[in-house]
Amino acid sequence: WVHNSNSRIRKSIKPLPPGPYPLPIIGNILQLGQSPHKSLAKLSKKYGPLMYLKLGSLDTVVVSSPEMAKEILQKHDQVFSDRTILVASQAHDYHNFSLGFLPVGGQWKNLRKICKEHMFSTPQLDSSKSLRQEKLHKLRDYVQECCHRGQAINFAEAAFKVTLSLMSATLFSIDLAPFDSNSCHELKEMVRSMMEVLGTPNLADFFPVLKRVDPQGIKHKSNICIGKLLDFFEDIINQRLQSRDSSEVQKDLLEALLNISQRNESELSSNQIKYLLMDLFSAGTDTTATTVEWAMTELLRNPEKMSKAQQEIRGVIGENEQVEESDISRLPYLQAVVKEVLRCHPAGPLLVPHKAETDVEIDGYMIPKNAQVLVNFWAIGRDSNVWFNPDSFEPERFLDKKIDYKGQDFELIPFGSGRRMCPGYPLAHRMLHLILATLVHRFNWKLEGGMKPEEVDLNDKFGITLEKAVPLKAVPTHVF
Ligand code: HEM
Repeated sequence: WVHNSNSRIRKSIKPLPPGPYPLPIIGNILQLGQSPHKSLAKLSKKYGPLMYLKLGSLDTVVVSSPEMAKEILQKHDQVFSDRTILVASQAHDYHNFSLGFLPVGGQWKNLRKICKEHMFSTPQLDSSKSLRQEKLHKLRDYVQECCHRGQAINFAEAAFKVTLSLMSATLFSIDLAPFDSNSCHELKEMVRSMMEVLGTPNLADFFPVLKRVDPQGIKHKSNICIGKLLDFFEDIINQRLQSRDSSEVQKDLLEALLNISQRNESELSSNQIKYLLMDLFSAGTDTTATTVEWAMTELLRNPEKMSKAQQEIRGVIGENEQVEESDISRLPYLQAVVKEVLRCHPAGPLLVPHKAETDVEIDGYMIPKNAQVLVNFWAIGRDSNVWFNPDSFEPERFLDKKIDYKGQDFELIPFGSGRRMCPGYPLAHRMLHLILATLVHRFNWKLEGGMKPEEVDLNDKFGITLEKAVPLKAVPTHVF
């Protein structure tokens, strides 16, 4: 069927993808509900894997199958590589500098190239691994101390601290989150509010006339938190510039960026460095920390899977050694756990919105120019046509399959695919395995307050990252 509003009558005779009938003015906004990933998954069961919705005046296409995701992210990659610019992302001109929001052009390509060469290549990551190893020792010591004291660990907090610490060590050799201090609290709040403002559906994005009114105050909040984060990174850059001549040269990302900038300011200005650090930091911390918390949640809900993971690590690493990055390839069960967690609880359930650059025909339907395209990976991960028993946590499903999350297997794309795929996934891969291995290698865990495994809450809270609604807490007990 074809709607009769003007935007729906297009030059082409191809129809728009099927979708729920829109109400006047607001369109389908009310159908998003509190958990858009779930509401959209349900709607796509009725309307199909390519579905059209009208959110206020914003054309939106939702993709919910591996085949359609491949069409959009691989076959027609070029048409769908830009981003829908949200009102929240315009604060402090963020969208004009951000790797995550820039259109695919010279500036974006240059930033991606710099990240690949100076941060996420295997040699670069290998050269900074001792910095991360040191932070993991601190995590182990912290858990050990909680173990002596019989104190429960709040995984949302601990995972955030250790991720922050690993990220700051890799990016600029500073420990922003020592375990014995609360100094990271403010930074955590800044990153979390940034994720919140970018992840909350904003009426001003659906109705451009509301941009000035800012009905939910999102523009105002994003101005504050992006401003604070930019100031924070400016301070870090200035401190480095001051200490650069006097102290030992650090071999981290910041140093590499400053060197590029010194050689050629037009390739990378100090303003761009500030935005890049902020982008990497905010894109990498909450996503990784949330995934760690979900992994521990599933392992504590499924004691036999926890025990399998522990046995593998204890068998391969032994009692006295510390797990290292080079051990990951020898831990197939742990790898399967990470894949299964990313399938069931993807940190970015709808990836990051893409935008159609032109009118384009997909599977016999017309995707209109400027439509926002959401790839509902959460729906793909929970689809019984794609996965056997999709609601059950079974890392074993990956043991005899060659499926990976490197963007080639469209049934498992927690990091996206194609040119806009997450550039940080090689670092995320290392951090996730190492943090989890450190948490379960030497410790057993008891849920706080005598809670039974099956009572652990699995509800999530929608945002740009999918957090756990109720924080997970458990007490470590010693093994060796
Ligand atoms: C579990 C951890 C992580 C998950 C699940 C994740 C997931 C994603 C997803 C789904 C996207 C959007 C892909 C698309 O548009 O199709 C993305 C983009 C991005 N990620 Fe990650 N990510 C993680 C960790 C990281 C880390 C550690 C970093 C950096 C240190 C990072 C930096 C970025 C950046 C800069 C982008 C924007 C890229 C662009 O638009 O060109 N991410 N990530």
